Amino acid sequence: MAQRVATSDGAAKKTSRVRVAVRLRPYMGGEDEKDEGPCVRGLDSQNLEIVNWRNATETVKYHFDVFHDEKTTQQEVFLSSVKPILPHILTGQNASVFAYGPTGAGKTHTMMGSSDQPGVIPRAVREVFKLVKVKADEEGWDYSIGMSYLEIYNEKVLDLLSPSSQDLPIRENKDKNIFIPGLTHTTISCFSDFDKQFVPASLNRTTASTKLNQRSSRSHAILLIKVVRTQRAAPHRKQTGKLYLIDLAGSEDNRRTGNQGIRLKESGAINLSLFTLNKVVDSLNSSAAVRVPYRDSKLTRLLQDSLGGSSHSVMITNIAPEYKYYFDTFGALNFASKSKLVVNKPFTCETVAVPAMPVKRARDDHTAGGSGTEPHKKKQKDERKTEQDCSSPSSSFDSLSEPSVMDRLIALEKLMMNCQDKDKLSMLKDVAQSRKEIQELKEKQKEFENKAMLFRRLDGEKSSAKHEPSFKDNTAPLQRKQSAATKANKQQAVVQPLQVSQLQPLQQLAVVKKTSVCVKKKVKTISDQVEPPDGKENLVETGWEFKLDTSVLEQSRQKILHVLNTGSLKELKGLQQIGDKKAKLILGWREIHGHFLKLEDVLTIEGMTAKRFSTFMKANILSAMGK
Ligand SMILES: Nc1ncnc2c1ncn2[C@@H]1O[C@H](COP(=O)(O)OP(=O)(O)OP(=O)(O)O)[C@@H](O)[C@H]1O
Repeated sequence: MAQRVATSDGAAKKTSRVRVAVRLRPYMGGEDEKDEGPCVRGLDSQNLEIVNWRNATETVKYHFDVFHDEKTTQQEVFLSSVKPILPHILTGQNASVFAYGPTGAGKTHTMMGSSDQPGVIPRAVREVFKLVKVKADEEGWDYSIGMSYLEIYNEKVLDLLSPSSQDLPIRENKDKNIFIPGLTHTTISCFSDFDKQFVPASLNRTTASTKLNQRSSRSHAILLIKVVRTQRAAPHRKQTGKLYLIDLAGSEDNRRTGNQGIRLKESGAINLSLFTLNKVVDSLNSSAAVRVPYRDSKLTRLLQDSLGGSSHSVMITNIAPEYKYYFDTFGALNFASKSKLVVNKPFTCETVAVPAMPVKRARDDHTAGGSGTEPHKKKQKDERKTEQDCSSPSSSFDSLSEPSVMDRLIALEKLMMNCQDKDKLSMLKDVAQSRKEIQELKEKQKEFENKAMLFRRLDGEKSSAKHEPSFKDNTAPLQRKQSAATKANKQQAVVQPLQVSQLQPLQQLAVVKKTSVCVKKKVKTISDQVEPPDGKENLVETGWEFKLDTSVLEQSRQKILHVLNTGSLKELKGLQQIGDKKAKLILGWREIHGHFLKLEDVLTIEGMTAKRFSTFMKANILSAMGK
């Protein structure tokens, strides 16, 4: 049960303004350019000025949280602008650092750096490991750290840790958290673990040479570091903090970049998303209640948390001092100025897992005499289970008699007997929440039962329609394969799992009897399973005439369930009847609800009707057995 709880200092509605730092890169006038000197300069650690384009004898002054001049080192930028927000992610809050600015102004240098001058990203990750080590030593929490890495290229979300992946969808869960189903998330146990993943993945990022930057980033890159900490003792609180480290692509004036063709298209996508970012900031600053156009670009949708959301955010605006960048610099400074007015509302993302049978466990622990590791592992396992129970609608099948929820209520009430008044209030809230959950589970259960009934009815109609055994010998499917294959049509692809090399195990294991007479019928019905013509459900059903060995059937069901629960996007798409859209929906479902407890849970996925489910099952059982 994830819930918003008060921020770490106890102020439930504490706000946090976006901190804005500006970093000026060193002057790098090329040999072929006339040396006009810089158009911008720093005044002190917070102020700078830029020549006024309307009147060159005047300057325009700006004030920011921090100004980093051209001599500022990578270490100084990290210490003053980034390090202070990192501890938040160890207490279940989110933090974001993003580098903004024109192309060639030093964003990638600031975020990535080089091996001799590492930037914000490697320094921040190192620091997170350091903080975790200190905390884990002194407190009763277990920590785990994971990473994801993506780029937004031409309005497509691409997984940099799995470069062959396609455009990934962006979703929002019921707690308003943005997430990306199918995005790789890898656990990392130390900095070198991170480095091993990050360095090659960064090379997957799209870069190209433009007139203004030899190695210009053509995409927005977003690195996510997720820290999950779990309390060892009851009530086993679990907090999830996320750190977003974002290297934006630079705004580009295509009269000067010399972009054409594909570079121009990339540039269009970059400028459009940055323009939307501008609109988002304008809307957030507007006193009128206007719609914030987060959904107008992938970038703003993903940054929703960082701007006007729940994050502690730092924006590092990179600017270049040369005159040729004048208008870009001017625009970036104005954007930075208004961004510092944006206010976020960070909160702690926390899950509380109440042990199902605390009294029994206390005795178990005691009798086991275990000091630390074993009981602790057990608690973690229980906690995962409890979370599944309350988050997954499918778990309502398991709670038909509601023992787990009732146990939780009893446990809570027992705990309340022994606790202080102030704790009682929050316990009471938990009880109320649990009662609400029971109600919701009951409603869901009813829904599922209706679906299951419909499904059973369809199955019943189908089986009563058949009397004769399907096959009478073991060779027919091979013959079928030969004869059906010669009549090339799209049905062949459908029956592929039953082709020569795969049929043998199916025949041996699953088919009891078959007749050559039935073979033709079978070819028709199996192919019909994939694309049943409207109103011909009977045809679909008549294909399901195998007499299967129950243990083989069960094995196949388990195989399918395993893929549904652990399969990557690609593996899910490898299932029969699952295309790109369905595979993403499955990943999304898993992200929200956890595991499929039984295959019938698939019925709760959007667009999965009883008929489709029936077809899905048959095609995959045949396929699984064939393999
Ligand atoms: N503070 C700095 N000190 C030294 N060199 C810098 C600094 N900032 C940037 N540079 C250099 O300037 C060049 C352009 O920087 P970088 O590639 O980081 O720009 P960018 O803003 O990421 O550009 P784009 O948006 O096109 O990717 C690089 O050669 C980089 O090494």
